[in-house]
Amino acid sequence: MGWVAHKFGGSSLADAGRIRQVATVLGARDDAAQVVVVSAMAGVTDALTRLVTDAAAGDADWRVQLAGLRGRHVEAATTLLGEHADLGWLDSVFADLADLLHAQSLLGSLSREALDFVQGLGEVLSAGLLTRYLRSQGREAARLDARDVLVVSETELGRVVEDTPTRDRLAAWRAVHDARCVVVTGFVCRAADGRITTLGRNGSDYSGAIFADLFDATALHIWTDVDGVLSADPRLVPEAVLLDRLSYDEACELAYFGARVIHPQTLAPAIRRGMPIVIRNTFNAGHPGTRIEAESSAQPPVKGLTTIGDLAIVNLEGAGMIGVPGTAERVFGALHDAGVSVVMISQGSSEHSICSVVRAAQAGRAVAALQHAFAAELAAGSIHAVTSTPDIAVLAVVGDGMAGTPGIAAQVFNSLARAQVNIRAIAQGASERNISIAVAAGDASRALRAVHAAFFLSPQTVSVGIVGPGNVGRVFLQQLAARGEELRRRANLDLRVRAIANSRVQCLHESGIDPAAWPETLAAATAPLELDAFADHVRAPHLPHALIVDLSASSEIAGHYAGWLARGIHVVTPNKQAGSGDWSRYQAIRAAQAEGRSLFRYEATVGAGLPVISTLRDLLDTGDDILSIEGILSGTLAWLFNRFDGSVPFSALVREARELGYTEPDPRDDLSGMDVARKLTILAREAGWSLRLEDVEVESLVPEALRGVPREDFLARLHELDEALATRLAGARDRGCILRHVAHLDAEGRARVGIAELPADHAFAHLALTDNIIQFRSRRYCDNPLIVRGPGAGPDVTAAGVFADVLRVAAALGAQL
Ligand SMILES: NC(=O)C1=CN([C@@H]2O[C@H](COP(=O)(O)OP(=O)(O)OC[C@H]3O[C@@H](n4cnc5c(N)ncnc54)[C@H](OP(=O)(O)O)[C@@H]3O)[C@@H](O)[C@H]2O)C=CC1
Ligand SMILES: N[C@@H](CC=O)C(=O)O
Repeated sequence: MGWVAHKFGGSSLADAGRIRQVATVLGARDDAAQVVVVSAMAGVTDALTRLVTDAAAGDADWRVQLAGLRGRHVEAATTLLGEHADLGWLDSVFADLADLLHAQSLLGSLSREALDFVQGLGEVLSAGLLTRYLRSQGREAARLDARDVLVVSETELGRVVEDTPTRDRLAAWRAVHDARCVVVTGFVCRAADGRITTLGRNGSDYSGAIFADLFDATALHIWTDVDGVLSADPRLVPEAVLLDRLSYDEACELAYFGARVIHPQTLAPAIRRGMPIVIRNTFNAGHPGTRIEAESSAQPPVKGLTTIGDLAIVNLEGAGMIGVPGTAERVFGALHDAGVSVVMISQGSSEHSICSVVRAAQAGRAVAALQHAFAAELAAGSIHAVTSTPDIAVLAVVGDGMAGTPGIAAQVFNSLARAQVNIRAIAQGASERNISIAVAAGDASRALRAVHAAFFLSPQTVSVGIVGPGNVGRVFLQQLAARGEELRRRANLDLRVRAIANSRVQCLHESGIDPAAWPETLAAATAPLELDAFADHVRAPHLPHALIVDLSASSEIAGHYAGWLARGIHVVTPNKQAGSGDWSRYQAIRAAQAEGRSLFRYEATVGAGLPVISTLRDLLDTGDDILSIEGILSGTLAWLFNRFDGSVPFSALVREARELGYTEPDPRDDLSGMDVARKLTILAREAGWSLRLEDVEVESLVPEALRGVPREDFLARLHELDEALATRLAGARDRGCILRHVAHLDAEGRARVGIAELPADHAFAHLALTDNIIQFRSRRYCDNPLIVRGPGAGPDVTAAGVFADVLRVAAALGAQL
């Protein structure tokens, strides 16, 4: 008869309803004989530990706790077996327990034997409940108390099975029990000297593997409350994916580093026999779960990631170690003698330092042990320091497919660099199955997410903050809403809007604001705009990348770019203030970019969605020299002069341009020529010339009297522009010319912006609507300039220019667009 082993954890046996579900799961699989190992009902082991500790400490409350525990089991039993069921077996367990607790309270001390005995009673009770329930359902089930058969001895590596006495006892038991379903108490066992004891933490899984081995089972199913093993802790990486297969080695590596898989010790009996282990969900029993066996698939090369925290780096450093045999032995000997467990080791081939990662609580002991062991070298100066760095976490990247595959480490380290995670120490064994990386504890979640995304286990998540959902911002958010799902699906990119602010309020959201529903979200916001809090929120430590998209025209906001960039927050903007403003601020932004290794993109500041800055960059990057830049750089002014034929007053056209979203928030920025002067300054600086805004010669269309008045007053008095412009138009026409607003910049530093009278056949005379035209004359393009032309204003094209910049940033961060 073939056996299959099943092990059910405490959450699967938490109450009568769940025990019924366990019986259903077993009933659906009774084509093989079943050895069923059970944990205590959820929380019972902890409750028993508290109970016996309190009793021994003389806490009179233990009787109340005992009654509560009994009540919980009686309730489950009567629900499962009926009001009139015989509960003598349960009464007897609780009567013995009460006697033992009473004795402990009289003695006033807690013996190891008493603790072990009491801690294991939860399994005795749950096995009793399940066996009786199965029998009540007509199943032929026998209860095997592991304390009667399983004999273990204590070793440095934990408790190991004493094979011969265990098999002899089991054979004797099986000789008188012939059931197709054997329910076994997990966790409990007997020491070689006959004492009742337990297998220690995670003991029930270990019991599962031991009894699977003893019954020669073909597989061990570990039933829990999740569908299987995930690629990372879902509390840290909500997008963690379920793994369908893992090798024993992968499972061991993940388990060691704290993943909720199974304890490595648990695997030992299964590995020895090559028995598959399947992690499955009792409450979703149809799901196949995660299968752990000798071989796994090589794809994906990285299966899972885990982090382990509360660590410290202990470093021993000095020239005296170089080439001296036995130094490592002395280091690890000293740590061993001090009882310090080493989580990770790293030593460079220069042998100048040996770095160990240890539990934070043991760091002081480790430093003292090394100082003692190397006291002579420290005194002589051949070792100059033993140091400890607290607040360390280790990220483990695990996968069999990493072995022999070039580029995996590069991808890991690239993704960490892009997420601005500094690496403190690295270790990779020759098995190439695990790359362990020590990082600052505060960076651990970000590191985990960045690497998880880099291997396409989850999307590349960018935490996005939006400042200024005005004309352009509104459309940008619409475009984002329309493309978001496709970007997630096709490019594994999650542009997650987590903050939106206008000039008055801000809305910060942990899991993300729906870009299609932001107006309602922002309308409900009451928190005043506080830019530091805004940036702190966007730069979430658990998300790999942060980006602020500034869609305002505010100089104040631009004043924050340097700080944001230095903190590793990428910035994308159509706002011209930073690129054309104060020179020292501009330089600070450039320096901050380098410092934070962050990206600053502002293509939409010139020509809206047109590729103006990127064209200029391409010319320069390929070694060309710019001689001059000339053109029409204002969509608003292009549109106004294309339309202005005298039939409609100029002021009416300005109002229309404003309604169409072409103008700056204050149209005087366009009419004064300052908007174009800013664009010219941006281009000059991009070309490497240190032009300042005040160096640009600007002709303004705004009469002196309207320059300083509030915006609303200016708009009310727009008609005051009309007469001068009508006169100007008439004069140009008399001379057979047209009016255009033209900008000119050359390598000699001449920069001019203003109205030009051009012959009717001039290239600039044949533009339509908001068309910008930019002519680059360079060493290569000297006879015939390189021309970029197209619509240069309007929310749609500008938002698209901003969006394209956002995607360029995402691509630089590793998104596969
Ligand atoms: N329109 C176009 O064709 C083009 C525009 N641009 C640039 O795009 C940017 C946006 O233009 P547009 O959408 O037309 O402007 P809008 O005036 O329509 O929107 C500006 C937004 O910025 C917000 N804002 C202003 N000041 C601040 C502040 N100090 N702090 C926070 N938020 C602030 C506003 O909030 P509130 O509503 O509370 O005032 C509003 O949400 C400008 O820099 C412009 O130069 C670039 C190329 C083309
Ligand atoms: N107001 C600007 C908008 C783009 O920068 C223009 O009209 O060009």
